[in-house]
Amino acid sequence: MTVLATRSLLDRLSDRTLLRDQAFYGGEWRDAGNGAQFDVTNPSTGEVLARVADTGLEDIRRAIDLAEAAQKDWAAATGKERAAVLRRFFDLVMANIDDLAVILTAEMGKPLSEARGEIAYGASYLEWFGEEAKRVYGDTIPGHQRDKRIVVVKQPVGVVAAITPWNFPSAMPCRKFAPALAAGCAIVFKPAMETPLSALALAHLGEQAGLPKGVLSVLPTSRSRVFGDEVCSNPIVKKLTFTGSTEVGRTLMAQGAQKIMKLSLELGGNAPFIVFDDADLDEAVQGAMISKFRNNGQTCVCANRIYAQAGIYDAFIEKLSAAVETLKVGDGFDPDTALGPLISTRAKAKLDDHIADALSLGAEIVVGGEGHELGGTFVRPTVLKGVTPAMKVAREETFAPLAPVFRFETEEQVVAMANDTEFGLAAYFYARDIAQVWRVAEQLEYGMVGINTGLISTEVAPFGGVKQSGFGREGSKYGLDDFLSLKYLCMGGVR
Ligand SMILES: NC(=O)c1ccc[n+]([C@@H]2O[C@H](COP(=O)([O-])OP(=O)(O)OC[C@H]3O[C@@H](n4cnc5c(N)ncnc54)[C@H](O)[C@@H]3O)[C@@H](O)[C@H]2O)c1
Ligand SMILES: O=C[C@H](O)CS(=O)(=O)O
Repeated sequence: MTVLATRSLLDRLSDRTLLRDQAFYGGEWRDAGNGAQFDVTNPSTGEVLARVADTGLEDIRRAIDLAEAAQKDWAAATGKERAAVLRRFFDLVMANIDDLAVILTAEMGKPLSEARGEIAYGASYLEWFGEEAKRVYGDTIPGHQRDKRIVVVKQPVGVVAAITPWNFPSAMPCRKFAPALAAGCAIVFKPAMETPLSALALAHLGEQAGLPKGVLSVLPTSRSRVFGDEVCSNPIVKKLTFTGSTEVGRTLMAQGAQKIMKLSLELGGNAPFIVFDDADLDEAVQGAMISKFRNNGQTCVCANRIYAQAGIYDAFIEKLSAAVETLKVGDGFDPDTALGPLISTRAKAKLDDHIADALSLGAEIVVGGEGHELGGTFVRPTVLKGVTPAMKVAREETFAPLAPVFRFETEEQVVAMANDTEFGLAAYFYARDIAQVWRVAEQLEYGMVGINTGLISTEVAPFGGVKQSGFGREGSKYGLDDFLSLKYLCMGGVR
């Protein structure tokens, strides 16, 4: 198989077989049924990296049928057998981390060092659920009558569909592949059309790891609605796990309601980041930098609103701005780059709109502002002061390197402001009074709370939100539950 890809990408790879341009389903690499393809472009340079199979309804239905056939035998394997395959999958991803990072940076734009970090983070879910696969425990329950014996068993839900966004092209797929495969499900997966190459490379390594044919399918497509419509209506698909915007999650939830489909939704965020007067300011600035500017502000758990208490407001803004000014914007392959390009002109337009709106309502730019001399979708990391709840940055997920800093006076006031959103994914605060730490942590209406840290994502903890940030949890000992069904066995006549 020869992949038509740009020299700039091919020349950076040690193992070019990782670069795949066909869909993967039924254990085979296939062109789209109608031969269609779509371009994958480098957001930093605009160059076309590769043309990949643009799968349609025929491919999706075939993949689902083949997944159903494969899933039964995969479920019949022991947890230990599945664990061994996932361990090999993990080992292969880590052994190919350099090439996988090159592919990721090329198609998404994040700096190479950050791409390596993402590859390792995604692989950690393969490692984790390779271990959890051996621990799908049930229960025995004392009978309610003398002749009754009660057992509870857990069984895989069956064929699972999965959809992920462009911002973590490797970690998000791994975060869904791993628990589904560990539980004994088969998974039919659609990557974001902006970044399919990383997922296709993972499929190649999963095949090498020994995943049985049909258990994992990766279907790139420019027609995401066709995929969504099919998986929400096809009775073979028993569950959909979706990561993306709240708007799309809401659409899919409504579509799946027709067949009462099991769902996991990892949706949008609007994270508050609160700094109290007694916080260690240097620690708080360090936390704000990682929370706000990781992935160029394009993560669902990025600080979206920063609240600094009146006593430290000016000092915090001064320290934060000094740190922001050290961030270099540029191509992800430049080793000095801290912030790559935004993924699209649409993303840049939203950032510019949020800055313009804030300025029109009285905010001031401390550092940064609209545009960047590199042009394209490169933008300047920006800090705003004098921000108020009337501004769009208070209500909408910016998803870019914009740090709006609100001033607050009291704990009651800032908790109320922090909770004043329909989102509930992640929140952060820096404080040292232990009573205040407990009060604030218990009052924040979020699925995850970082306390004196700006980086909370790990495979060992339950990742997920409340309110309109979705439901279900990924990672941790809870992560398998979303791919299992409980079955209660009641045995009578035992005399
Ligand atoms: N909670 C989390 O874990 C998490 C992680 C990453 C990103 N996100 C969220 O994702 C959003 C950014 O990603 P995005 O802009 O790609 O989101 P998006 O919702 O536009 O797209 C996400 C995925 O859904 C697909 N999609 C879009 N419309 C669809 C439809 N009608 N049917 C089926 N699939 C459809 C897209 O092709 C993509 O693969 C942000 O809101 C961010 O907060 C959440
Ligand atoms: O966009 C949010 C993802 O979940 C990435 S991470 O888990 O926060 O690294």
